[in-house]
Amino acid sequence: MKKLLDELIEKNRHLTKKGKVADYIPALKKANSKDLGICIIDMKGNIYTSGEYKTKFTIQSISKTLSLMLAIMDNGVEKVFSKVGMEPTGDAFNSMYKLEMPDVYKPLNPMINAGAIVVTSLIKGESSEEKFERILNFFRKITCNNKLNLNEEVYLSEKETGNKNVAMAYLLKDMGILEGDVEEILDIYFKQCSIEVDCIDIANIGLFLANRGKILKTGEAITTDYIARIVKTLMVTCGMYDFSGEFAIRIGIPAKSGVSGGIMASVPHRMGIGIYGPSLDEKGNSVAGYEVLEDLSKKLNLSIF
Ligand SMILES: NC(=O)CC[C@H](N)C(=O)O
Repeated sequence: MKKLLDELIEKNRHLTKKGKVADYIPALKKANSKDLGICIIDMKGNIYTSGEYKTKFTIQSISKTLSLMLAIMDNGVEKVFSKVGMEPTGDAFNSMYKLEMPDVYKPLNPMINAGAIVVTSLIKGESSEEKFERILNFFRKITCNNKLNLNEEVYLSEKETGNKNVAMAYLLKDMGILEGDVEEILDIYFKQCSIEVDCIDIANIGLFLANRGKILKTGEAITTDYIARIVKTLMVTCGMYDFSGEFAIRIGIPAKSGVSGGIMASVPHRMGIGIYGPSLDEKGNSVAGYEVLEDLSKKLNLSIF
């Protein structure tokens, strides 16, 4: 396996030149566009790595999978999905377009920013500090990494420049979907996106989902099989933004990407995969990371379809 990963990283590294590092959050510009790394953890707990798998990056949209689990555990499936839908949008992750359409009275799914902001607003806690603490502890548990922490620079950078998310959140408040203090909710959302991880951490998230909501090492059930299934299903239909349909055909693995270049993938009953490559295509997915995953899926026959 190690040899295969080394080969795939070398084969696809030149593709990093094709894309561009995200710059709408200024602190993300600092990433090295040539980086490409991978980690796979199988159901026996074997860890295989290659390339820049140790490089730290912020979790960004991959966090939407974990916050959704926590919000459902706090409120139940019914309450959460009364405020956010289950349907793909076919629009960009930060689009507000459909929120203004007739008959649309809630964000279409939890993997777009509008939906994720609503999900974060549902996470329980006495204060905003406690809410974020709960999120951070939940992420630490699932990644099996107690050292996970906030990247303060990225958080402040997004807080300063995240005007579109601010606009979206106020619109959601006006629609009666978002309850509570908008600025406080956004602050928690920006922090949640700025938790720093590496490929091993996100492979552990994929493994946790592949293992149906249980920590592989300890057997501890953190969430239910049903909730893990909801998340994996939304990853298939909406996880790669408006590229999810083609992704499902070409790769066929539940996956979630983030603008800092991470892709977290979960092959049910088989493995968790974490990929990092900050050079992005026009949809906001890791350009070389995507190709690595496609090659891997073909070589190991990973498509679930
Ligand atoms: N696609 C992403 O990773 C987006 C997350 C980012 N924090 C944002 O809200 O814009």
